[in-house]
Amino acid sequence: MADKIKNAKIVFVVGGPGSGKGTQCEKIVAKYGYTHLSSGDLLRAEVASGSERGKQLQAIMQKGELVPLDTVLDMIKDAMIAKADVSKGYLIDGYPREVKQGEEFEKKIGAPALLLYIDAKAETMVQRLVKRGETSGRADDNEETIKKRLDLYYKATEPVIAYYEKRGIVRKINSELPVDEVFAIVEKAIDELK
Ligand SMILES: Nc1ncnc2c1ncn2[C@@H]1O[C@H](COP(=O)(O)OP(=O)(O)O)[C@@H](O)[C@H]1O
Ligand SMILES: Nc1ncnc2c1ncn2[C@H]1C[C@H](O)[C@@H](COP(=O)(O)OP(=O)(O)O)O1
Ligand SMILES: [Mg+2]
Repeated sequence: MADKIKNAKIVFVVGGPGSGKGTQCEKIVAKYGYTHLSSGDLLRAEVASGSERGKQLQAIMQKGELVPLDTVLDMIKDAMIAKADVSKGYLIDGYPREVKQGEEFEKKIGAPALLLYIDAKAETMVQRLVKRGETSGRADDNEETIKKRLDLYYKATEPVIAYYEKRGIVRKINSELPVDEVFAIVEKAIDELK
């Protein structure tokens, strides 16, 4: 089954919480027809299902911690296989969050062609998340959890960027700019892939 996605174009979208990953992915989907898979969205769907596993995940996410690697990787893999016949490429948003996640993904699924590094200052990310928290209903968009998510980002996820930089597939995107200007930079990176 996993053979079906072996040759698919895979783009990792990495950046801190509130950096604008989801916002840019939406625009990529609209222009390029890629399949957008957000690990956070997949996990929140499991939580919303009310399952026993969802309850355990919710407790972890509320604390701003990472859920077990196998759980999130299985979810992504299943979602990729489900779209294999129609997908022009995959945006993997919010994964890998640590180097080990990247290694396991490549073992079980395949190698990324590009890593979009959505970069914003900590201060900007906090401001955006506090604002998003006014309407998102997300249990983790509160000041206490935001701080933990940021700390974990710098500790666990930033090394992911260095890891893929060595392979020359990282494109750093300045996400401090207005959404459409950020997207103009994103477009260039995606167009290079063709
Ligand atoms: N370039 C930008 N300028 C201003 N606000 C932005 C920008 N990109 C995203 N936002 C806002 O910041 C918040 C977080 O964006 P989101 O795409 O959900 O980030 P992430 O998926 O990385 O957590 C959202 O409320 C979004 O509207
Ligand atoms: N790849 C992954 N590994 C482990 N936990 C993950 C994960 N992706 C998401 N999660 C869990 C922990 C995160 O704090 C939470 C929310 O993730 P998210 O929606 O990707 O956040 P954001 O878009 O604000 O960066 O879900
Ligand atoms: Mg997001």
